[in-house]
Amino acid sequence: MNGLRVRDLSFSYGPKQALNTVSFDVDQGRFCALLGPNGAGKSTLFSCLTRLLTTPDGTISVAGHDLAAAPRKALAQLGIVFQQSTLDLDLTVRQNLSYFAALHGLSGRNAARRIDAALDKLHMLERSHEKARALNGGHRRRAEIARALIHDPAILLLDEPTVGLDAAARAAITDHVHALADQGTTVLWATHLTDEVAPTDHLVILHQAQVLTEGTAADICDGAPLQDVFLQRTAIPA
Ligand SMILES: Nc1ncnc2c1ncn2[C@@H]1O[C@H](COP(=O)(O)OP(=O)(O)OP(=O)(O)O)[C@@H](O)[C@H]1O
Repeated sequence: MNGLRVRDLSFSYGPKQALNTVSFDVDQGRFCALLGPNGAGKSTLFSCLTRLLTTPDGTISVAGHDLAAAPRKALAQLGIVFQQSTLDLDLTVRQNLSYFAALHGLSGRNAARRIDAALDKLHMLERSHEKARALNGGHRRRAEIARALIHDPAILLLDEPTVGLDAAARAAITDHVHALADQGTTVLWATHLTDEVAPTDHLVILHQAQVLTEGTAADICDGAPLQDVFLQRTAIPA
């Protein structure tokens, strides 16, 4: 399978189980929303997907590469946007991307071509010579997403990428990332905000370390508002 495959993944911080036999698939070119309330396990899952955390319990396959058995090949297929911004504010957008290109072994014309293509996808080419410090929050996020695409990964992981952004910037970024999926990039988008999920998205609801349900958002909702379905499914009995 060329997308993302997670099977029976478990992880504990000491006695605290943060992931409990989590399994789900994201087909190639699909936008998958990983929806869960605070503490559901989303960031822990991202840490396992990026090998910041490792566990012998379960398997992860990235674009056909087993993450534990072939970590370099698997990680090469991942583009990652973490919750906290990691742009160097004193560098221009282009310099931030050039630095990352160099880390991926890209240089010269090839790097310039990849940087232009990535910035163009996020409609950020015209801001490439601005310092990151001068950008608003939405444009900084778009620069980070472009940076995550430089090495042409098959799969893009975004951990609550719209935190702290206003409604217009949130909408612009969700639209841009849906467009990336339409162009063939597999997307895993972690959020606790139901309005970021489109009816046609693949949806995985994570709650208290477990997958509650997985499928197309429209099928899961069956005509009801996702907000109602989500609150009902994740209600903790008093
Ligand atoms: N370093 C840690 N040590 C102990 N427990 C942790 C640690 N990190 C997370 N946890 C616990 O693991 C569970 C899952 O946390 P995680 O951060 O993965 O959830 P999340 O869905 O990303 O939440 P949020 O939306 O608040 O970021 C929570 O109960 C959290 O308190």
